[in-house]
Amino acid sequence: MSVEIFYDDDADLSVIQGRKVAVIGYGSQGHAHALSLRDSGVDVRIGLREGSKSAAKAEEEGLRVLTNAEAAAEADVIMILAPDTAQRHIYAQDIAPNLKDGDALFFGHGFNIRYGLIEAPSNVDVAMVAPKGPGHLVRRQFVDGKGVPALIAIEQDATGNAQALALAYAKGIGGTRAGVIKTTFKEETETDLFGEQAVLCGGASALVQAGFEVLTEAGYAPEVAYFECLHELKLIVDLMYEGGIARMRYSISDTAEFGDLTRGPRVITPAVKEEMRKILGEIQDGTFATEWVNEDDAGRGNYKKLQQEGEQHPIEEVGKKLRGLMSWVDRPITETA
Ligand SMILES: NC(=O)C1=CN([C@@H]2O[C@H](COP(=O)(O)OP(=O)(O)OC[C@H]3O[C@@H](n4cnc5c(N)ncnc54)[C@H](OP(=O)(O)O)[C@@H]3O)[C@@H](O)[C@H]2O)C=CC1
Ligand SMILES: CC[C@](O)(C(C)=O)C(=O)O
Ligand SMILES: [Mg+2]
Ligand SMILES: [Mg+2]
Repeated sequence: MSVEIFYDDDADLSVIQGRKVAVIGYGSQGHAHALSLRDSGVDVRIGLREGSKSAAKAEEEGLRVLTNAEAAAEADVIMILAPDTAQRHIYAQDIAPNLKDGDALFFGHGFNIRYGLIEAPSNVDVAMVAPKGPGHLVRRQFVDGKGVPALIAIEQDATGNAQALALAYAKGIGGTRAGVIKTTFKEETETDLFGEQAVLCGGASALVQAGFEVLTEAGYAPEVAYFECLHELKLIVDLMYEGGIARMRYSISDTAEFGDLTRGPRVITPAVKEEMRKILGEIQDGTFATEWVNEDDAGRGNYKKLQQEGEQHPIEEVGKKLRGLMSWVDRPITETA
């Protein structure tokens, strides 16, 4: 099955320049979309809850901040970029009462639509523009004249114009510079959750921590273990990013490559792959979504406990010390939002 990929020439920026866009939320993705759309000549306003601590940051950038309801009422394209667990409440309270015929409801991730937490009326477009990267890099790449690849999906095409609008929006945030793939809300949601849980965030963090623990428990210096298991990972992944696993293997020593080929499969065993399949199953049958929504409703006790344990892992302390000596590495995440 081949996918459709769109680039700059396939998208008409004037389609989104002719609309009034509300970006709800000004966090990782929200600030990136809002600032890049504004720089692309789009009429943008920010929707935030009363007393929001993000309001000052958006206003510092010259953006107009309204309440969620005011922004939704004023705009005809409403992009919801608040946390996934907050979206259904924002939608019910502030957006649904302000939706007009022909409006467009946009998402940066399909969670709420895929799991039926938001059900939009049939007279509005429902679409997704989902960058395949963290918001701060989406903005940084845009400013550097580059882009982060993105997925678009159309759940509901009330106007017949939803795809052109989604592509124009993706162009406005730099997505079509890198390539935009058309998918569905189902595919985006399930693959995104799987990727972040099993490979990109969950898998990689657990792999790094386990490697660090094995080395330090065996008596090696935490500083050496940090460089080996975390710092150098970026350099290795950069080579994969540039030219795939083959390019990385070309660049490393043959000793490393022989160890990679013979030992890698002993770390990622068939049992690990089986666990990955279970994780995918929990995403597909809604078990993960229910667990996450319930965790949020219950005040996030377990989430906060696990978060704290992660922050207290010994690799964080040694990493903080070492990154403090490498001024070019320690970029504060608050640099733009
Ligand atoms: N993080 C990422 O890079 C990626 C995220 N996505 C998706 O993008 C969406 C946004 O995620 P992300 O950028 O991480 O979100 P963040 O957690 O960074 O969003 C925080 C922002 O949302 C605001 N917010 C929180 N609650 C509300 C509310 N009730 N009403 C209005 N604003 C609110 C916060 O304001 P306040 O100051 O008031 O707390 C803050 O401005 C999600 O669907 C996510 O899955 C997709 C791709 C990557
Ligand atoms: C990998 C995590 C992510 O899916 C992302 C940055 O794309 C997210 O939800 O933040
Ligand atoms: Mg993602
Ligand atoms: Mg995600």
